[in-house]
Amino acid sequence: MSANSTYPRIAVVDIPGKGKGVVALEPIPRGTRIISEKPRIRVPCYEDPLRRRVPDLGTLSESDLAFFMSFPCDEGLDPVMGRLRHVIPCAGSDDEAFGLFETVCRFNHTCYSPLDRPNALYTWVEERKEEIVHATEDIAENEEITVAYIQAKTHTEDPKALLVQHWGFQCQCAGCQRPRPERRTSLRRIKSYRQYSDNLPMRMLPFSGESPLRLLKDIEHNILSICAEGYVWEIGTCAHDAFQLCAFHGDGASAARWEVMAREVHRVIHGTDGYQYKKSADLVAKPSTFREWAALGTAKKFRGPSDEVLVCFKNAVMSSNPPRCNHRDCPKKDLATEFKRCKPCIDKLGLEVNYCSVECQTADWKAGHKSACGKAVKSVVLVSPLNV
Ligand SMILES: C[S@@+](CC[C@H](N)C(=O)[O-])C[C@H]1O[C@@H](n2cnc3c(N)ncnc32)[C@H](O)[C@@H]1O
Repeated sequence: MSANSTYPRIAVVDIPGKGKGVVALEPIPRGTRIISEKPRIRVPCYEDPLRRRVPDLGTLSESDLAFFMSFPCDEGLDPVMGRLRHVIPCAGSDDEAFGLFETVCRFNHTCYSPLDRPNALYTWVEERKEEIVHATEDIAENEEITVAYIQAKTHTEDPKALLVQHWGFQCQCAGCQRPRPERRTSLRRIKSYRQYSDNLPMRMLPFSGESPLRLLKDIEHNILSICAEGYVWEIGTCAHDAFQLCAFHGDGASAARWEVMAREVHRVIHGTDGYQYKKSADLVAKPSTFREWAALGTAKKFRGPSDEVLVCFKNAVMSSNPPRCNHRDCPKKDLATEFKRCKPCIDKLGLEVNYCSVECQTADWKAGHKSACGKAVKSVVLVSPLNV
């Protein structure tokens, strides 16, 4: 099933232990738009989400009512409020509104963690009044497509309890099954990211007394942490923070290198037709068009992302998972299951460059890997879309 034939084929099916869920009926590469959908029922609400207005069920058509009632409702819950837990925010221009979507509301949840993460991400597109869902991983045929109900910004001390409280289920994802000390490490990283993003606007101000180089170091540290936790959207926001810092000081070369990362995140999660990607691409091409360009003078020279950040970024946002053969014309394409890694790339760069056969490795070597193999990430960047 697909709302539009240009999108990959997906289906809403029964998923054991989760009610319904969405699966891919064909392989879906990372970055692909999976669906773009308008809400079938809109539920306006006021500032306080707990004071949600309940849709007037009397005004719903018979088929919309049947659609509403098809969502699961835990025993003991009010039949309307119990189903309203499945709505998704659609920040409209009028009252902030929630929507019940035919397909988008059927995506189940996976937590972000170093062990597992959702393979898709949804975003509300105000101009089209639609929710879009993009693959943030390569998704295999028949694989379930999941999103995260909790983002780094909405993360709590006890995300498992939040899922029980708000969505009524015990999360069984690999991240939630980890021993407590590992979960605490994740919590520490996420808290530190939240603290960083809350304080950044103040720290950027000229009279904050902050050293901009120290700030840049903190941004790098945060990118590494959130990459380790599997987040995608947040990497783009941090990279754009670094862009702003460099641009405030009129360092266009460093600014552009950071913004390339933000642009690539937008490419994956919003697509190249989204305003986010276009805006980012314009800033990469001409950082001086930033509205506060050189507002803090032009004395400072910064630096672009370190090799460590680029490797983590590439693994988190651009490399394929599950692994694929690195040879572009691999005859097995998505079918290969066993791989050997290129040793210099993994040893020197921590980069997984996989080959399904000696033949593919040799062909890829001749096709250009020779010049990038095990070298500083810059050479990898040169052959990837990260190139400015
Ligand atoms: C937005 S709906 C997703 C579609 C839903 N499974 C259905 O049957 O319509 C959210 C509900 O799905 C179920 N769910 C989502 N993710 C789950 C998970 N990882 N494990 C178990 N149940 C899950 C919970 O009942 C949750 O309240």
